[in-house]
Amino acid sequence: MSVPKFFEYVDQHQTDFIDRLRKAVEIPSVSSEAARRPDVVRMAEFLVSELKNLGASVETRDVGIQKMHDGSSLNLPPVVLATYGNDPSKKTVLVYGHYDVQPAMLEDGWNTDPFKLIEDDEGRLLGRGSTDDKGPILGWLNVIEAHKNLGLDFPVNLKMCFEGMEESGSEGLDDLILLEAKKYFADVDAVCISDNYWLGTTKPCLTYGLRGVSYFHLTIKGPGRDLHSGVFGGTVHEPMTDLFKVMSTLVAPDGKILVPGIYDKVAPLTDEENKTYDNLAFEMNELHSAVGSQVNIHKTEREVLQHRWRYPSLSLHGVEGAFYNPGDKTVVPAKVIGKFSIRSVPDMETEDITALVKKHIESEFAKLGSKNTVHIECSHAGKPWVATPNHWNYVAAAKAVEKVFNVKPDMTREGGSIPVTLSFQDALGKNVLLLPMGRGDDGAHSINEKLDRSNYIQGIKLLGTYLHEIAEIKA
Ligand SMILES: C[C@H](N)C(=O)N[C@@H](Cc1c[nH]cn1)C(=O)O
Ligand SMILES: [Zn+2]
Ligand SMILES: [Zn+2]
Repeated sequence: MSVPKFFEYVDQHQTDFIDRLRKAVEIPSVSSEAARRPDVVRMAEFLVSELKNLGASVETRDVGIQKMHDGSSLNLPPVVLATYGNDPSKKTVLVYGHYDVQPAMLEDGWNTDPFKLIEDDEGRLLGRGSTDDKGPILGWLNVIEAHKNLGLDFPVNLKMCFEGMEESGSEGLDDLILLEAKKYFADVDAVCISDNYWLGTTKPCLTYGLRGVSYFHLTIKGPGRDLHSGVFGGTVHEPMTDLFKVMSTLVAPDGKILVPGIYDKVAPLTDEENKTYDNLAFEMNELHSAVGSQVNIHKTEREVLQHRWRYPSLSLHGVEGAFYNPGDKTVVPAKVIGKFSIRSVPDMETEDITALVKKHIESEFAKLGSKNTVHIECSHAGKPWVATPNHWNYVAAAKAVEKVFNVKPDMTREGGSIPVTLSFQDALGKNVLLLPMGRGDDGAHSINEKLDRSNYIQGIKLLGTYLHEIAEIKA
């Protein structure tokens, strides 16, 4: 097999691959900010141009319009569909990734400009999107480049689906998947997604489960305009006071969700499932270093992982309309929107979650006796996903991990959400594998997001070797 030449090429072209990542990180493709939408589109154009230069057949799909909360609308960024190779004697692998990123500002506490890729002394490639998910999607392009420039036969037909709205609920993508299930995606044999992380910092893993996510906007309004707290304080119902009171009834400081009925459908932990938590390469100190302090709720690694993977959680994210600048503004905000989300697990249903949250919020608000108004809506929801990891897709990936890292991978689940995973599994009826590139301390969604140079370079080898291992499988 041609793998040694491929490995050599990857090692020798590290600088080119990092330059490709540098160009991508410099495009601030933040899907949640309307003002950044042209940058998200620019990022799609960048991928299209790179893919075309590599010889892939590329098309972009318009997936419609996004209705914004202020009533305006915005074009959704295109989904980039690309194909490399079309040999009926080979397997066809679909890879998915996202080219949008979470917001990032220097003022959030970044040590460097989040939209400039900086390599520090320890070989960390810092920049928004480095690990989530620009490094991994460029990994696939780098695999193509290596094979093309070496004149190596590509082991599979590769189909690529890259979207620009994953961090904002993947709007428009499910419809496209359903539409193309029997057309563009018809000949797909297996799906691979590289968009999550190793458990810790040293051992690679294959991932077979994700939590779902239901994101909520809780709006409380009353006064016709923002008010002077000296003139009106104590004389009007203040939306922020109501909001804090209601939001404080959602979750306890020990992480327990307080919405009645929310745990009713959570699948009980069986002995068999409990055993899957034995011997995983994860230690409390890795959690402490990823968190940046020792504020863990649970004492044991097992409890930490179970609360990350197989129990639901509720997080409070922020308040739109609240005063948050430095200084002492004495305003009474007229309208505030509290944002929170619930990470869901088998066998919770998204419709039940929304109904329970609505009922709870309305009942808690009624207790306040406030003349303000309340409105609660679920802005996006995705279901949890768990696969059985004994399919040849996982076997090929496990062999690839052993070839690149000389170790058997851990089999993990993930606390984050990639709702499209389940959409691909259901619409195509094919096995889906999550094959992470980055480490558990990469700081995705946080400040100083990074991808270690070695994870990027070894990750490229891993993705390429996985495709070669697929070609070897007789199934
Ligand atoms: C795991 C993946 N890389 C990721 O970060 N997913 C996001 C998806 C999401 C859902 N709503 C907003 N973003 C996540 O888990 O938060
Ligand atoms: Zn993300
Ligand atoms: Zn991601």
